[in-house]
Amino acid sequence: MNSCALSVIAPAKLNLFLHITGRRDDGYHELETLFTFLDHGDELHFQPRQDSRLELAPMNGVANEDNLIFRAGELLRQAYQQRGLEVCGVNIDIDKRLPMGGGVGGGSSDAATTLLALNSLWGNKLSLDELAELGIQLGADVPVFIGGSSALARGVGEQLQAVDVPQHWYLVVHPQVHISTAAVFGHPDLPRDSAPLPQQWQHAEHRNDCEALVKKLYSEVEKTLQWLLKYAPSRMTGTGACCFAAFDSERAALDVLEKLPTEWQGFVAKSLNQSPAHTALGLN
Ligand SMILES: C[C@](O)(CO)[C@H](O)COP(=O)(O)OP(=O)(O)OC[C@H]1O[C@@H](n2ccc(N)nc2=O)[C@H](O)[C@@H]1O
Ligand SMILES: Nc1ncnc2c1ncn2[C@@H]1O[C@H](COP(=O)(O)OP(=O)(O)OP(=O)(O)O)[C@@H](O)[C@H]1O
Repeated sequence: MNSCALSVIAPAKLNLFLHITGRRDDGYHELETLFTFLDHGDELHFQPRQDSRLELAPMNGVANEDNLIFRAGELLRQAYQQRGLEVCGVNIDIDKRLPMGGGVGGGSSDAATTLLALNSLWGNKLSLDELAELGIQLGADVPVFIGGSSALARGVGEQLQAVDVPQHWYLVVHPQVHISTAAVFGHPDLPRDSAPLPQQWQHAEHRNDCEALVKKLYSEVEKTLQWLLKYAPSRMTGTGACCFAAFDSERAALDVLEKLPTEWQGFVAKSLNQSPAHTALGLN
């Protein structure tokens, strides 16, 4: 193993609330959403090469050229080249653990971890703000993973205010349906007129404005939430399909996981106010 090799977690995120306050002319939605990270995620391995190639091990379900990991790597390489900086090639491998299209931000987190890790391997020539500017080209959720702190996000998700949120143990359940973010945001019945948060937003009602529509379109999501709500306060994350329930202890969350109907998948994880990717790369 090369001594410069890196293994870095790409953590899941939860949207503790997600309010839609408007729609821009380009179709993107104005959001107010509270992000936190989980100590559970994909694991990416970066191994420098002798040549200048970026090689990504194949991942089930996504062609390599469409993979956000590969696209993030290419984007960063171009940014380095535009500055006249030479970079080494890298082999990238992934242990994919997060459900795809699950609302826990797996693709965005993979992209952000790739930007952070390659930047580190290539000498940290770009600032976190510059990485976030590259990241927003790949997805609205990438900047929060670059910022690395729990945050209240506005705009389409790129205007970030770091905040500490109370930590819990979460049971995250994936009802095994794949939901397209674009289809939910494009649906005519999606409510888009939530009032902006008050100054004291911590005490405002917390809800996910996509939840009612997604429950109507996907009965498995409705069933999942009904089941979780028997045990703890529960909500959907992002545009679904994952739903999460908050517990005060790992034991309490694991007790409910043990009762999970076999047709669904779930995991228990602790929330983190700092991304484990930042901790691994010494960016905190
Ligand atoms: C719903 C959230 O997960 C909340 O964290 C994100 O806002 C979605 O972030 P993401 O998956 O990185 O989204 P992108 O890949 O940028 O966009 C997917 C699609 O969702 C829609 N989209 C996304 C974000 C946003 N603020 N408004 C939108 O309307 C757009 O139609 C876009 O084509
Ligand atoms: N490395 C990757 N991991 C997961 N999905 C990827 C990746 N690269 C590209 N994709 C594509 O992105 C789509 C959305 O994936 P992702 O798992 O990020 O959804 P999500 O958790 O719903 O995201 P969000 O909460 O940000 O909307 C996938 O269906 C897949 O086609």
